[in-house]
Amino acid sequence: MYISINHVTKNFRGKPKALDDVTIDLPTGMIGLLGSNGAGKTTLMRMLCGIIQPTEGKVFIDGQDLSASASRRAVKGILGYLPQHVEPYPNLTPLEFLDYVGILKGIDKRSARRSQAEQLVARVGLTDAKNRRIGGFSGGMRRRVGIAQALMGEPRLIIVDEPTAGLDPEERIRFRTLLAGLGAERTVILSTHILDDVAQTCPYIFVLGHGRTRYDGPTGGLIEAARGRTWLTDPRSARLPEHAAVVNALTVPGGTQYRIVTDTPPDGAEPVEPNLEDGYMALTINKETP
Ligand SMILES: Nc1ncnc2c1ncn2[C@@H]1O[C@H](COP(=O)(O)OP(=O)(O)OP(=O)(O)O)[C@@H](O)[C@H]1O
Repeated sequence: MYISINHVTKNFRGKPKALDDVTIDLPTGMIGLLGSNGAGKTTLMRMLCGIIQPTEGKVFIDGQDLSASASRRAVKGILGYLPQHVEPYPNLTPLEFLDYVGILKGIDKRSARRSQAEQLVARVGLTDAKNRRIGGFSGGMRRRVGIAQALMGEPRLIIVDEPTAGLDPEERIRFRTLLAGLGAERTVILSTHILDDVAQTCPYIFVLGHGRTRYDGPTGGLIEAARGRTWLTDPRSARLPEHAAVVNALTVPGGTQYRIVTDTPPDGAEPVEPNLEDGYMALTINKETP
């Protein structure tokens, strides 16, 4: 799977550019798509799905230029999309819903739809609930039905928009493990605000900020961007430097200890090993942001 995004810009009337001259080649495997609210992540994912088109620039998937409608149709055949807000029909069971999705995806043979649906409910851990109505499911179970529908038709490209938001920790870990298992054989683009999910599953990251590329490369590279710039402050000192990004704060005996990313640490601060949160925050103190 080869995805190439070339100088893509997207304008929505009366708004700042949702995407502003984005160029990137995405590798096969599990890719984390990060960025603050309104950064352009959903716009980019909808573009990759062929739902919306760039104002300028081009998107290629496996060499197919998505500006041609024939290419968009071809790509739909290899695509599974789990949008941010998807509510599977509450009156259907998972098997009935997957059968319906299979029809929409053009799987004509009933027996083929049935066997794929059975395999997928097992894969997402819903075998015991496969004949129960979705309306009675928990949020996590509904998300699992959502990912199962995205996997109908055995897509090679899977795009998921904030799939773990609102899930309890157990269900979140289960869900991201499921996604990581898929990324071994396919390209999975995971958009999320939960950096830990990305740190645990995505070897490659793409970060958007105000519609522009902020980082594009291995996850380890973003962590390295915070090396030598991540500090724990002395709890006795109240002063924080002006250009510090605060990653977290902990109340400890004697005051508050801040974890900060900065090039100018305050007196008494101790350097610490950076993680992905620190790397992400390091981008915010690089001052090229508009
Ligand atoms: N259909 C649309 N019509 C008008 N403006 C839009 C439309 N879709 C997105 N936008 C605008 O484009 C910008 C980027 O939005 P987008 O939803 O892509 O961001 P995002 O990174 O997915 O944000 P979030 O993390 O909040 O989901 C925002 O300013 C948004 O208001």
